[in-house]
Amino acid sequence: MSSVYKLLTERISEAQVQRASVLKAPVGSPDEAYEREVAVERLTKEIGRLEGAEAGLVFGRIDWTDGMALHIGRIGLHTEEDDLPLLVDWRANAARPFYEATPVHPMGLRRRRHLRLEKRTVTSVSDELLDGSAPTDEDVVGDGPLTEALSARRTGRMHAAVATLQAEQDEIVRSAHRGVTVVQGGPGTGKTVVALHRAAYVLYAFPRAAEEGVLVVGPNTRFLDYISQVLPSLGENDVVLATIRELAGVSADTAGPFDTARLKGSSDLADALAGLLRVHQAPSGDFTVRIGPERVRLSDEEVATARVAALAAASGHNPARQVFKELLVDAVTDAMQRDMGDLLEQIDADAERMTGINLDRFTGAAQRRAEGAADPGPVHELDLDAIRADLLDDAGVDRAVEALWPRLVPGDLVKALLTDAGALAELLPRLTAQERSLLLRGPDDPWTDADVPLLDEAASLVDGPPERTYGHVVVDEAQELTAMQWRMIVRRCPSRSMTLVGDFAQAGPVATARDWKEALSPHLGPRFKLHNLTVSYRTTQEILESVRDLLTRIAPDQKPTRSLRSGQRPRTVTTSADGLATAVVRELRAQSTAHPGELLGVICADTRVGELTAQGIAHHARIVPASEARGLEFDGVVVMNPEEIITNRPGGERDLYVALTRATKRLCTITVQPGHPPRPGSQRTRQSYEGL
Ligand SMILES: Nc1ncnc2c1ncn2[C@@H]1O[C@H](COP(=O)(O)OP(=O)(O)OP(=O)(O)O)[C@@H](O)[C@H]1O
Repeated sequence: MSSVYKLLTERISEAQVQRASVLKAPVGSPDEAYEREVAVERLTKEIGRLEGAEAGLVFGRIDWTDGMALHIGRIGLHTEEDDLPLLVDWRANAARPFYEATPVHPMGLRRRRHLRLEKRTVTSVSDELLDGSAPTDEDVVGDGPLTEALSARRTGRMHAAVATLQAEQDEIVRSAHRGVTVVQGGPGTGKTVVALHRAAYVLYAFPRAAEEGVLVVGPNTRFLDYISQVLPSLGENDVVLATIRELAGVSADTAGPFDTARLKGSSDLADALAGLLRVHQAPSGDFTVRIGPERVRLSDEEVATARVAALAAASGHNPARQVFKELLVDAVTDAMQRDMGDLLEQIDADAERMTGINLDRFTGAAQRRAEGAADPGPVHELDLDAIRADLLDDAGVDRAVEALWPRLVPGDLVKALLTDAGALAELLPRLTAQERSLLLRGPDDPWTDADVPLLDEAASLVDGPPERTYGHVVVDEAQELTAMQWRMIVRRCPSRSMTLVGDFAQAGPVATARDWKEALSPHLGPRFKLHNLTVSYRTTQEILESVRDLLTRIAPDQKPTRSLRSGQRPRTVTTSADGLATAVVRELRAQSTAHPGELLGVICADTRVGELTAQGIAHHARIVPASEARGLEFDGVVVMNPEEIITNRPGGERDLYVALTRATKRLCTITVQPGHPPRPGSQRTRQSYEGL
C-alpha cells in the first residue's frame, strides 16, 4: 500500500511544483496571462482530484487463477505513462471482474479481496474465493464488506459505495447506453448511489459528455449537502450540483398553494407564455422612420417578411428583435437607395427638359455603359454603410422598432400572463374559470417555487436557450419533477444523455405524473432504458414490513422491496396532543444514551419545525420537515405525529412513507392517542407498529 500512497504523494507534489512554476513565470501579453490562468486552473483541479481520492484510495484487489493480480482504487495511478497501472481506476474495464465475478461466473478470478484503509493503513481485509478452491493461509474469509458498510454509523453525509457496488447496481453504472437511463426502486435500494457513481462513470468513459460537463439535480439544498462528498471522494470535483431553483438562478422564497403549483407545473403554461410572446412580435403594422426631412415607410408585407426572417434566424425574442431591427434598417436603406435613384433620374429628366442637354451623354456615363463598364448607379451618391450604422444607433428608429417588437424582461412576460384574467382566459382555454383564478396573482406578489420554471421558460423564450448546458444530466428524486421542470432540464441537456432515478411511491404533492412514460414521453420521447433495483440497503426488513399496508395504499402496483438488513421492530409511543414535543425529547434522550454517537433524525410536519427547534432538540438530532426528508437517512428516526404529516399537505401518506423509511436501524413513531384528553406527560408505549 505504501508504494501506492508514495506515488500519490509524488503526483500531488509534481502538480504543486508545476503550478508554482507556472505562477512564477512572467507574462508579457494578455494571451499569455490567459494561458497561465488556464494552466493554473487545470493543475489546481488535478491537485484537488488527487487529494480528494486519498481517503480509502485503494479498496480492492483481484487475483486471477494464473497468479496475476490488480489493485482497484478510486482513481488510477501509473508509475510511467505506458506502464501497467499500479492502481486501476474502478471505472476501467480491467476493474470489471471486481464487480461482476460470481462463484458461478468467476471470470477467471480466484479471489476478490476487499481492503479497508484508515489514514493510509490497512485496517481490515476480507476475501471471497470465487473458483471453489480451499482457502489458504493468505486468504482472509470473513464477514462481508457490504454488511460492514451497511451497519456502519451514518454520519449525515453519504459515502461512496465504490468498494461494495452490487452487481445489479454496477450494471447500470457501467452501462454503455448514452441516451436516457431510468432507475426505479423502493426506499434505500441505492438509486442515489447508482446515480452518483453513474455520473463518475460518465465522466470517465464518455469524453464528450465529460468535456461538456455533468450536472446533478437534487430536490433541495439539504439533500445536495448530504450527497456533496460522494463525487469528490471519487476524484470528481467538476460535477455541478444544483436544485431546480439554483439552475434557474431565480430566488423564490415561498412554496405557494399546492393546487396552484400543480397547475403551474403543466406544460400548457409554456404554450401560454409562447402565445403571449407572439403578440409582441410584429404581428402586423407598417414601419415608418423620419430621416432628415424625409419619411421612409415600409409596408405591412415588408415588415411581415422581416418578422418571419428574424424568427428563423435567432432563437429568443430579444436576440430576434435585434435581427428584426437590422432587417428593417436594411429594408429602409434599400428603399432610400431606390428613392435616390428615382430622384436622380427625375432630376436628370427635368434638367434635360429645361436645358435640352442629355446629362448622361454629357457626363460620359452613357458612353461607359455602352462600353460595358459597370454602372456605379446612385449608390455612388450615398454612403450606405454609414447610413445603416446611423440608423441602427438612431433613437427614433429604435422607438419605431419598439412599437412593433418591444424588448422584454422574462419576469414581465410571466407577470403579463398571470396578472391578466383576460390573457389567462384566452391563452389557457382548457382550464376552468376556477383553475384560472388560482393562477391569477397580484403584480407585486413574491415569486413562488412553482413560478421558477415559468421564469426559466420565459427566459429561454425572451433571451434564448440557457448559456450553460451539459453533456450528461443526473436527476435524483426525479418523480418530483413537473412538466415545466422537465422542460428546464431538457433545455440544459441538448444531447439528451441522462440518468434519472426515483420512486413514484415517494412523489410529493406537486408531481402529477404517476409513471415514467407519463412523466418523460412529452419531453424525451418514448424511448428510455428502465432498470429496477429490488434490494434495500438501508431500511430493515422489519421497517419495510411495517409500511407494507401504507405502500399498498399509495402505490398498489409496486412490488415490495426486500431488505438485506434486519433489526428491531419499529416502536410506537402514544401520548396526548400537548405532550408530543416532550415525548420526542424523551425518546431522543433515551436513544442517544443507549446508542451514543449515532445519527438521529426527527421527522415532523413542516409546521412543527419551529416548536421542536425551540425545545433544543437540535442538540440530540437533526430536525427534518417531512417535505425535505426525501433521500436522507439516519441511524435512528423518530417520526412525530404521523397523522399530522398525512394531513399537513396533499399526498401526505406518501410523505409519511418517506419519513418511515429513513432509518437504518431504529424507527420510533410518536402518535397522539385518538380521543385522548391532552394530559401533559401521559404516555403509553406499544411495542408494535401495526394499525398506522
Ligand atoms: N452497494 C452498496 N454498498 C454500500 N452501501 C450501499 C450500497 N448501495 C446502497 N448503499 C447504501 O444504502 C443506503 C441507501 O442508498 P440510497 O440513498 O442510494 O437509496 P435510494 O434508493 O436513493 O433511497 P431513497 O429512495 O430512500 O432516496 C445508503 O446509505 C447507501 O450508501
